Amino acid sequence: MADDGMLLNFSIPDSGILNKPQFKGGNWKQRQTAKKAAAHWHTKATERLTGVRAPKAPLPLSVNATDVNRTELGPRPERPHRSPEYDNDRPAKRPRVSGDNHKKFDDDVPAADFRPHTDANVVKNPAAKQDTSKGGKQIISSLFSFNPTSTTQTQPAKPSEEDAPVEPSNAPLTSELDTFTSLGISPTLAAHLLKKMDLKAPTAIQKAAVSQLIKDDSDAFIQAETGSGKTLAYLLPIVQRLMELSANMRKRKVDDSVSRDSGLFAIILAPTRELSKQIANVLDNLLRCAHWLVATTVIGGEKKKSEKARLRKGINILVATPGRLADHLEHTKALDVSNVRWLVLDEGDRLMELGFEEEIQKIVGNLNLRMRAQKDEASRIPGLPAKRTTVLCSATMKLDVERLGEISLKDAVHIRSDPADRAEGEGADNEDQAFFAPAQLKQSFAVVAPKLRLVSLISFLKRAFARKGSVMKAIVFISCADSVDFHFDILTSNLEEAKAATTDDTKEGTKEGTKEGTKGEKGEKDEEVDGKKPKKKPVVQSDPTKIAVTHAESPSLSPHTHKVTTYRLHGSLPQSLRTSTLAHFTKNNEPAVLLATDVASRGLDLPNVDLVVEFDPAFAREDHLHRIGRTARAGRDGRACIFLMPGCEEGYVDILKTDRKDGETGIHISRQDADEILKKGLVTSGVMKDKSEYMEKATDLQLAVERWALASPARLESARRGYQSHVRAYATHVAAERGYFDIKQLHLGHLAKAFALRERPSGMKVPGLRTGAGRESKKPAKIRGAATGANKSAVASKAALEDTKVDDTEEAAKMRKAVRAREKFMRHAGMADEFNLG
Ligand SMILES: Nc1ncnc2c1ncn2[C@@H]1O[C@H](COP(=O)(O)OP(=O)(O)OP(=O)(O)O)[C@@H](O)[C@H]1O
Repeated sequence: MADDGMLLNFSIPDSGILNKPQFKGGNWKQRQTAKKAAAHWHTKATERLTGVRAPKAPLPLSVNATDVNRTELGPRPERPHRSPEYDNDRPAKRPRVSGDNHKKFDDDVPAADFRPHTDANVVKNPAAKQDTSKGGKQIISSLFSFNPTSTTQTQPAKPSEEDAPVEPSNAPLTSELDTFTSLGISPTLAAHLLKKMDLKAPTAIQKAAVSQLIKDDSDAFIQAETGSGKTLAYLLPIVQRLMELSANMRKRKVDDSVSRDSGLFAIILAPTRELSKQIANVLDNLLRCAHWLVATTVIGGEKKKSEKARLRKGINILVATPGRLADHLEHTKALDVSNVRWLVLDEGDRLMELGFEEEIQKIVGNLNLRMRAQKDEASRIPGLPAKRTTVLCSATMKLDVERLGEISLKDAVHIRSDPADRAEGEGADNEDQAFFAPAQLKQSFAVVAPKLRLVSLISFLKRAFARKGSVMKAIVFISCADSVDFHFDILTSNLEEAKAATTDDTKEGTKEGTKEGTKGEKGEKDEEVDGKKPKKKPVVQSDPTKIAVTHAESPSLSPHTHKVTTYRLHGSLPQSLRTSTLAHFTKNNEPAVLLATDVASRGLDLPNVDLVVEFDPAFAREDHLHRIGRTARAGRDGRACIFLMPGCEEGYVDILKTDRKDGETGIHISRQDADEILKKGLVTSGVMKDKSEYMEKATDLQLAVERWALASPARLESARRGYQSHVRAYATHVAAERGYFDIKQLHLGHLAKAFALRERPSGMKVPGLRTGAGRESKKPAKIRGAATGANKSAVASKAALEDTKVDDTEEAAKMRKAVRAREKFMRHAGMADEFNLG
């Protein structure tokens, strides 16, 4: 105060201490340096004396309004001050962005002209700032500048296309003539279906499959769209025939009836443990009307000892994952397969993709051997078919399945729904028909630039859950486990706190401890769902593979009126957690979102799923169909949206449109843009104060996320893992679709921002990444050795790409080979987990 008063009595002389000094002598560079230093001190001195800050250097032309509004955006690193005089001499130069190397970042340059990108581009971005306050260099770039532009035009949908009511294609049949009894199902079983399972009439595929499999022992291929009731299509005939067998035995007084000791008659194989459990549940419900028949499961991740004990007690129908069944066939003597007359391979194509071919061959060989041995014995159960029926079942059957078919099928009948039973406009009736999604499913795609991905996802979900009842449950598909973990952490954190908080590490650290404690309690509840008490408190999130918390409230998605819970599911979680998480999600009657890898894409029948978001596109089009098929099941409505990046990814929409050969037009997939998603999700009042309001809100959100990540090393590590695994997973798109998902077109620097990272991708080190040991050493020595000086970052980026390519070829080769390759592949630890096999 005293100083201030004194200062008021001074007048600043027109000449004297603050006058510009003259610089003579030396060369031009030395004069320029001296001038610059003097100008700096001159400005500082003026500021100190007047208390008024000198105006900053003019902003580059490309920096937009969001960048100017820094006061609202929180602290930003100091940038070197340049005096107006100095700027007059040498006007602020707009950093070079439109040279050949940087075309992608000019908004008006078509994406087709883009070259491969490296993080180096980000540094040259004029809107990018470098912050060295946290030790390493940080890059804080603007969300809305230098994003690649879309290559396609937004065409407003015709109202008729969007709103026209569409007849569901997978609903139960409505004709009075189509009843379960008319297909050959006994009145007892039909009554059970109606009264206990609320199933009044069969679906089209059930009509076709049940009538065929009840009367005939031929092998069969069942193909029908997702959610059309394929599980019952193969289970009903098996149960019906076993009930008949039992009744015949009673009639002939051979024995009382079929019991658990009579032998194993049917085996159902499924690719994932979750699907096996689900099939077993449907079977249990069905068998309530035939209590003498007993079913059980043998699946990976469960205790073999208790499975053996169950098998010893006697079983009539077995649901299994191939690996575990092959194991039991080898080591469990009590497992007698000589009476097996039905073998079902559910999701046959997936079984092949996962490389179970050799296990399946082993199982089939074992069954054949035992059957042949039995033919010599006169001990065959009277009435039991002499031949075994093998059934393959999938919504998407391709070459792989046919190869699988060669192993186990003979003269198989191709069962599809009768064209007369199909909804109008449903796929053409020819053999090479494309696979299709349920007709009533409303599909859209969102064109979102890499930097905007995270804020767009949050906005999209915020909007979806804004009104209670509009979306009850949603599933978000993400490419790999590490990325699921990262997004789960973000969605279940209080970002408002991060927004308000300073970046003081210690303070944030304390808050973190409290929050994780709360989450830990929720984790305990998770365990209790499974009927087990947790042994100890869940571990703090330092290693995502050990996280016991799989669901928590999502503050950033919950409106004032209700809570939204976020769940996570992937193959790296212990089996008990996977089971309890799905059970909890299924039972939850409140709005909820499940973040999942493809472990949830096949066959899972989760109730009330209204929305599927493919945040990362599937690795193959068939997987896309299975993912979106988690909604719009059995005639119900559903919505699906796939996120695509501007540029080559946009072309993928044309592929998706051909899913269904629906005349010449194909299916309608509406388009949304990031701006629209952000406006709808973030400007909740509905009226924008000014055009850039949504940009400010999105920037606030992004900065909150970045601060949240910076606040603890564990979070940063999780972000880096998520990012790196994401890039590696990106390289595993099937070869036919790699033109749309081209790793070389992926902007690594921009993508890092969507993982809340402020560092260069090339400099990231992630200890314990789930990617298999020795990955780093795969880098060619030449590249490692050459990384010096200015070309270091470019070389490192190239090395990262090379690294990804190594994964890519390895992945592709391993996926194609059978068991030996798969085992090797699994041994690459994280890879199995990362891509969630089994
Ligand atoms: N006849 C029926 N009437 C009404 N609902 C049915 C009928 N049959 C099956 N469903 C219901 O339809 C849903 C989907 O069944 P299911 O899981 O067997 O489909 P799917 O064809 O195997 O799907 P996916 O290809 O995704 O595995 C389930 O909720 C099931 O209860």
